[in-house]
Amino acid sequence: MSNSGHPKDRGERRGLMLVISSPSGAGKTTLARKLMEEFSDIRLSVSATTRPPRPGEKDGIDYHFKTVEEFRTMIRNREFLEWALVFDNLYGTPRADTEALLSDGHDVLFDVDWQGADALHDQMPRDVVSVFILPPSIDALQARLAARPGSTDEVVDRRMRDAKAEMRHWRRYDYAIVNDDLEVAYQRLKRILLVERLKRLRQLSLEDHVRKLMGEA
Ligand SMILES: Nc1ncnc2c1ncn2[C@@H]1O[C@H](COP(=O)(O)OP(=O)(O)OP(=O)(O)O)[C@@H](O)[C@H]1O
Ligand SMILES: Nc1nc2c(ncn2[C@@H]2O[C@H](COP(=O)(O)O)[C@@H](O)[C@H]2O)c(=O)[nH]1
Repeated sequence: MSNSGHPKDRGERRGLMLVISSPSGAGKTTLARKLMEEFSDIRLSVSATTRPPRPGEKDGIDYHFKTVEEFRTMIRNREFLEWALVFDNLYGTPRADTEALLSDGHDVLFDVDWQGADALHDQMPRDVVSVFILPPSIDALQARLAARPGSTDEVVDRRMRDAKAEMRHWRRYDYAIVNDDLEVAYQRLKRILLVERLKRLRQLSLEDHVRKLMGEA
């Protein structure tokens, strides 16, 4: 069932930025997709990348696939809110798309590495809610990476080598979830979204209320 969470949500508040990171293969894309299936008003930030598409990935939907030259031009034109080198490829969050979605009241999901999460938090601390997804075990992480379409031993080895470096940053996040049973992990992520929405709505309505109490409205 599609559900916006709060029927009168959009328009009453600026959207929040739900930033999700994990070691590659821990399941953040899977969890993000589930959230968007249930909450039709959430939008995914579509990053630009210089990595080639995986089987089934579509330009403009999964990523904006760019050449290195095109990506470098976008950096020079300050088109990214943040960008980073991850696994030898460049990835960046488009600035204009994000700002338009947030001011329109959409909550926006960001699937970025720890560098992206740090940069987004530094730039927009009031908007960002960050969640780190941990795998249940190293073996499970490896199996998930290996089972992914288009996966090769080389790609799996590289991502496994970098997994520990990514996991070292988990404490910097507002929340952390172990993605063992997908449904349990999903319910936790959903609760985080609902609580953070409530906090922001409450702040807004109390600000109006206090203004009236003070005779300022
Ligand atoms: N709880 C789970 N149990 C078993 N398999 C899972 C679970 N969550 C995700 N998977 C599977 O693990 C694989 C990796 O998941 P996913 O692509 O979502 O990871 P990711 O963290 O987004 O990786 P990347 O950072 O490389 O994009 C997928 O094949 C997905 O179906
Ligand atoms: N800092 C950023 N990291 C990003 C962005 N988009 C994706 N990512 C991260 O890259 C890795 C690899 O992703 P994959 O799709 O090639 O498996 C993963 O950790 C993503 O979270 C971005 O715009 N900025």
